[in-house]
Amino acid sequence: MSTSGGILDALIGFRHGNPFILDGQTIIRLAVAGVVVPIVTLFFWFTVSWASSPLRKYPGPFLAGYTNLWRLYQVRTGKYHLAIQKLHEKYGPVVRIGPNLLDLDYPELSKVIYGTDGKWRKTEFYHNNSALVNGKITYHMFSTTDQTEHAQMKRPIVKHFSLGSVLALEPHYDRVLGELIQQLDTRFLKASNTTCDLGEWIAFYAWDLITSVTFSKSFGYMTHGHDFDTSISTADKSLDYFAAVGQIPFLDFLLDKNPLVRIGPPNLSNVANIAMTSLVARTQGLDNYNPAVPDYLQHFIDAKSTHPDTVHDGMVFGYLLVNLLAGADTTAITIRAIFYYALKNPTIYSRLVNEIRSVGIDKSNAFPYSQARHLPYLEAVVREALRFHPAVAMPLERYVPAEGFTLPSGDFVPGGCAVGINPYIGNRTKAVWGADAEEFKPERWLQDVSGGESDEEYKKRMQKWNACDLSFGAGSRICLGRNLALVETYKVVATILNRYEIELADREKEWETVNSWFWRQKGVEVRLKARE
Ligand code: HEM
Repeated sequence: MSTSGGILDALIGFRHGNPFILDGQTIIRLAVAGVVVPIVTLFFWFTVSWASSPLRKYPGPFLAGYTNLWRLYQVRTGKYHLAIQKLHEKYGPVVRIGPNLLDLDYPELSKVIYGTDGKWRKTEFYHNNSALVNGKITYHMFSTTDQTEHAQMKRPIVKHFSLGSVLALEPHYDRVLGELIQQLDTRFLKASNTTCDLGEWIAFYAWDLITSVTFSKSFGYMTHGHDFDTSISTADKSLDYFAAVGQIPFLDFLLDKNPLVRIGPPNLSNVANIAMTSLVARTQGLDNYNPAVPDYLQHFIDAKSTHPDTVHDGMVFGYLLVNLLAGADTTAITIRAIFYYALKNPTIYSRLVNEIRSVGIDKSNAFPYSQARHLPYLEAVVREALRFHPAVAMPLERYVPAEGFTLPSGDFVPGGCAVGINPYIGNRTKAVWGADAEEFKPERWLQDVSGGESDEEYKKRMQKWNACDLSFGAGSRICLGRNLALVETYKVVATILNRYEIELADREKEWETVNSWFWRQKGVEVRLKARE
């Protein structure tokens, strides 16, 4: 009897006179048909795609050439960047990490791959960062891969992220910094023996700050002293989903966008609700908005009038969500890295503190950005933290344009293949950053006067490094919020170090990190003392 005959028999069960009872042999046949056949077909399909792929000649783990499951697994370990770094040490600057994806350790190619012409399109990796609205998948500015749609979304609001516009929001920053100081004083100075999880407080500060500049009111994490509405932990889980499912984009249609039953990721409904409630309250004039100090909600609403053809309520909502989800954790990661590495290294810590204290700002006040911005060592520490611990530590995937591309090695990559530079990998390339690239060393960002570096040489080195540093991405899809983040970072580091003496509760203890697109950290436990 043929297999198909067996299946038919099994389905209608006539051999037993009972349509619902299957014998052992039939079950085996069903298993063969239902499990083995698809596996063999998939294996055959993978082998044909592997053998015919134009990327076949590039080195990498054998399994990665077959299936994206390899990189999905690496992402789930939380140590993805380390696995890829090892592969580059073994194979050189080009490693095949997926059937159609090359990871490149050529930071000098940033200007080409991440150009301003938008010819290198984002891949579908980004697509699951989207929502179903009235049954239609809608993307926002970060996740759209369509460059025309992206330009339409960006044009109406980009000017509000310039440094000048961000500085108009400084009163919001100062208010949130005032609350941070007050909470740290009350909770950790007065109760003198209590250690402070500074890493956690930086997250509370960053979330309260982004909600303040967006809605003119904090969510209230600092007031509560914990993640009271679980938005922070839910955002982490939703990034775990984004990073993993992005490796095999069609999984999103089985999970989050499943038309029958939605399986994941964790719902961001509390963040979405707050965005929606605030939007409605503002349009009805029910919140306490003070037009003298603008905020992003108002800028986004105004964009509907200035760009009525492109900006609608759904887009305003998308702008708000991106502000919250891209703006808080990234900045917290950077600030945490600054404190951790400075506190681990007494020489860096005292040089930084001395520079900040020398300005003579009253320690009860928030540090003005205009003063903090002109402290060269603070700038060096900020830049080194961004280089050494980039908030995004996975490849920024792009499609090679139709005409293809020749790598510095002379190898050709045809159009339609995907490539990416991972900021973690590119920011530690010894050929660019020097033999000590694996050290946290802020001095590298200063002019090496004692080593005889001339003004001209220093300028050239900085130009090269600026072009290679991918911490904020580059080109047409460069981070929109970088000015917002830098003002926040300079101000909080200067304010805190101006006011407190800080030491790690346990100098030997290492923090824990997890890489899930955002490379987040846990555990910067400190003791705080008021400065005399
Ligand atoms: C230190 C803090 C931050 C870091 C390190 C950072 C890093 C990045 C990186 C690497 C990208 C490029 C992603 C890619 O090309 O795949 C990006 C994009 C983006 N970031 Fe940030 N970010 C930070 C803060 C912020 C803030 C505060 C906001 C907004 C409030 C923001 C909003 C965005 C948006 C909207 C994009 C997408 C831009 C586009 O595609 O046009 N980021 N960010």
